[in-house]
Amino acid sequence: MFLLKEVKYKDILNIESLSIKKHKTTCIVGESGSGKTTLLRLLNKLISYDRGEIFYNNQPLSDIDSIKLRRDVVMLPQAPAIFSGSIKDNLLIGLKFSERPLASDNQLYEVLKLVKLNKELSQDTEKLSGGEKQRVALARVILMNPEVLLLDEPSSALDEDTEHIIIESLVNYTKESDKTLIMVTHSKKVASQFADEIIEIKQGKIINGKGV
Ligand SMILES: Nc1ncnc2c1ncn2[C@@H]1O[C@H](COP(=O)(O)OP(=O)(O)OP(=O)(O)O)[C@@H](O)[C@H]1O
Repeated sequence: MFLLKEVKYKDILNIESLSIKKHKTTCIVGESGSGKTTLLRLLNKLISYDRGEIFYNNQPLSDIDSIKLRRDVVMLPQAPAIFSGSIKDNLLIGLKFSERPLASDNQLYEVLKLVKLNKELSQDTEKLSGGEKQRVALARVILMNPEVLLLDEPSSALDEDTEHIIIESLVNYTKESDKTLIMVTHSKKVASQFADEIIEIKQGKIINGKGV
């Protein structure tokens, strides 16, 4: 799915070779500041590498239009924006921005079920907890139905039990729908339990990974 060859980004990332497989769950782990978010941003073409090449389905990213790529590859940032308004407004905003067809209320409730958020669509987001907001943002990305989900610490605001339930649900969903999940996580436990592949980054270099 993704293949990286001698990719260098500033002094932050230096990757000789890395492959990330289609239809698998890949977890990226490593200490704070090691370059995990930077790697996700490169894969989504939010930033451009200085040297080397990244291939997406055998095509160099430099040849793929960013907007087109981001229809297939959607990133959930570490601190996603939640807007004032209802849960429904917040779920639909991703679809509106990317000019995708809007979803029915039933579809919206389905995706809330997937992230285990038992709330009314009409509820104001200002009254949600940090972990609940994080799940609204996750639901928003899932609703966009991309081929590849790039998730940056999607469960950082959750307690361990809730984290486990939601990641399990997410991994099952991506497997059932033949999607590719690439997820940065602080939790080695989550990585060892759910990942098909683990990539470990240290000071911008891949030091260990079944994905290498
Ligand atoms: N645009 C930028 N310009 C310069 N330095 C940057 C830029 N973005 C990130 N950095 C630096 O690059 C390094 C890697 O950052 P990155 O956000 O990828 O780390 P991370 O592994 O995701 O960290 P964390 O787990 O804390 O989120 C850090 O030292 C950071 O300060």
